Amino acid sequence: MVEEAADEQRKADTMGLRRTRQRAQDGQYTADTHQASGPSDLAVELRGVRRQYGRGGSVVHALRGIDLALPRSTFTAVMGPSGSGKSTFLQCAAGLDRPTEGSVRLGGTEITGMSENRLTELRRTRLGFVFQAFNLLPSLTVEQNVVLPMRLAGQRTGSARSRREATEMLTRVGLGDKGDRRPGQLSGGQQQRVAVARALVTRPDVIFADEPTGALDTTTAAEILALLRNAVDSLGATVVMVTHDPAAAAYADQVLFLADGAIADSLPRAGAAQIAARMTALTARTAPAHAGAAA
Ligand SMILES: Nc1ncnc2c1ncn2[C@@H]1O[C@H](COP(=O)(O)OP(=O)(O)OP(=O)(O)O)[C@@H](O)[C@H]1O
Repeated sequence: MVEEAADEQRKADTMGLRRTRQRAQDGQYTADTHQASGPSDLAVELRGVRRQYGRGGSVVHALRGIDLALPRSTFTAVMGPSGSGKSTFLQCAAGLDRPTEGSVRLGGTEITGMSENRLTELRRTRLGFVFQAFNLLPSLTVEQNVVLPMRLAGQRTGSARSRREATEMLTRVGLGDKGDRRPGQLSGGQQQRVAVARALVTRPDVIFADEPTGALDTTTAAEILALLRNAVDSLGATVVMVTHDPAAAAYADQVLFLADGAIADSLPRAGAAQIAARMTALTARTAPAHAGAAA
């Protein structure tokens, strides 16, 4: 049962990160990496990360050399035009894909070259994921969904401690009284709250969020973003979030803008209008020449 759930969860996580994001974004970004006082302060560190697909004439350079150091307890948004490398970045940073070159460290642990088994264990115990499609297991109750990462990490599901921590996280996201429900009995916003509680419950080194508000209305989206912001501010969580929505990125401490597989720009904490303006400028700079000619 645990292994089945583990397999199902792993598939769901991988699918979530490989989801087809709406290819309708425009924008431009600024990027500015925080300075940390030492390696142990870093939750995420990428050095010279390149990822190419294919070979020879048909090679695609999805990431062209990403250098990044994100301190713990920070909230980073990643934006960029369609095809700029956001999904590839998230997959490489979260250990779901292997860079062609370069190194990735998570919570001070070098994951480059790690075996699949160790990577899986690291993802279960030290990373949290929040996806656009929630990715909850429909056959489990809300509480069981939240407990699952602890169970997969080896803790006994029924243990009083696991249940207490799950209840604490559900209360934190405003669903303390919904532990016995099934995901299908909750609204989309409530399901995403469960996903946030599940991502937080193991107190991971990093939470990777991929368009976490893409399926939600504006008000519900704001509530989810406030939860993520609060997790950073009050629990010391580290969040890396891919989004196409400048209003979502405005919750972050910094916005990194990808273009053509590289960090083209960054912006320290900014309002949605300023972020949208950067995206627009970036898109104008990187748009194919024929797009302008056709306009
Ligand atoms: N499996 C693959 N094989 C070949 N090329 C790929 C593969 N995955 C991604 N690419 C290419 O790598 C580049 C970056 O893709 P990626 O999906 O990371 O961009 P993205 O910014 O997430 O795009 P979107 O916002 O449209 O989802 C694109 O040119 C894409 O076509």
